[in-house]
Amino acid sequence: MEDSDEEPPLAVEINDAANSNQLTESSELPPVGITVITGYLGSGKSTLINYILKAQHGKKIAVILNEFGEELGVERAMINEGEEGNLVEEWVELANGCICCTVKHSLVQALEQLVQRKERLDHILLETTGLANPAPLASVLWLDDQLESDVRLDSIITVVDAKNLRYQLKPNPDSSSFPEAYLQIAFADVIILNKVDLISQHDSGAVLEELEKEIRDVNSLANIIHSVRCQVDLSKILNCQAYDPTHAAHLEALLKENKSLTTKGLHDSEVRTLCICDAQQIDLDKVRIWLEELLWDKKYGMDVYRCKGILRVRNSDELHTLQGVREIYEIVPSRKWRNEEIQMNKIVFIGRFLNEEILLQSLHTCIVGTN
Ligand SMILES: Nc1nc2c(ncn2[C@@H]2O[C@H](COP(=O)(O)OP(=O)(O)OP(=O)(O)O)[C@@H](O)[C@H]2O)c(=O)[nH]1
Repeated sequence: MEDSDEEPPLAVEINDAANSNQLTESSELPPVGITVITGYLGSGKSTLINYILKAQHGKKIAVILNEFGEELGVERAMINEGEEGNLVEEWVELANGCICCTVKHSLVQALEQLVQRKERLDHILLETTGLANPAPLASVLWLDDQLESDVRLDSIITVVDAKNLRYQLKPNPDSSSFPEAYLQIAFADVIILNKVDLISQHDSGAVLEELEKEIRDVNSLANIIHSVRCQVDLSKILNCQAYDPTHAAHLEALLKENKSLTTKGLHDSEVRTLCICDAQQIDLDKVRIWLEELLWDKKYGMDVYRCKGILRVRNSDELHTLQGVREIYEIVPSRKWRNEEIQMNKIVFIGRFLNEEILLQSLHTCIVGTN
């Protein structure tokens, strides 16, 4: 894609395992993981970053603090110097503009520059201050042709303020805009429910349960972690490999674990999670057509932010995984079905205007033998 492009990137379909394997085969070292950190104003993003930088994990971690949309053309990158814990500042140059066009190229370049430093980094954190919607960033970092080998999206972490979440999810009566907190929750792989110390002690259990339910109604797939001052177990937030198709065990576990997938009480226009299941074999070509109609053409008027699933594909003894972020999706054979397993299709959608009946009916057009 050219620098001057003003249009959002075209939807790209990547449908074979070979493509994703190229990333690691072409370079000797595995790509450096990037964690995108989002969250409402004051939720605790900087607190999390400071905690990660100062913790004694012995890893060399770079942080890019990015004020998307700001006039400034340079951004501060802070890098900790491993065990000594000193922080070093570097500047990476980023063009001004919208992430889906001009910034995209320079962000990719900045990341590659960082990764090519003499001393190898173990991880990169990207704080998206000022960016309400992490989706375009996810698309750039996840399956982008420019980002050939050196970095890969590890996960999106959303920090949520337990005390104020309720207010942040309420529509603003003076504005027709959609509360951005919804989008940040919808696109998260991990949600840190921070500031739990500010919930009154005597009913904190019930309040936290209710908050978790509200989060799960929007996004049933994310892992929710409670915290005070973002002091979390780093093994739960770094190296999650949330977008790695070969990391299917993670996806399968998520699918199994989902308890509250029927959010029937919610209004269609609200962001929610919905799951459809069907045991019949499906035709992969038809599934691609179905998904493209759904995600690209918006044939059924649904606004799908994310989809994840496992598929039972015709003429294959392998479980296939599906991942989608907005218009981009990937279907990859993951592993052989086990003898004791019930083979089935199970797809989770997160988005607005989702209709379970239409999703299920339209999925039926992909079943082997239907026209
Ligand atoms: N009581 C309490 N305060 C917290 C906790 N976590 C963070 N804070 C405080 O909340 C305030 C905001 O935290 P930050 O980490 O700056 O939040 P942020 O999301 O980076 O803020 P912006 O960059 O303004 O969006 C700071 O004063 C923190 O010290 C917590 O768990 N409990």
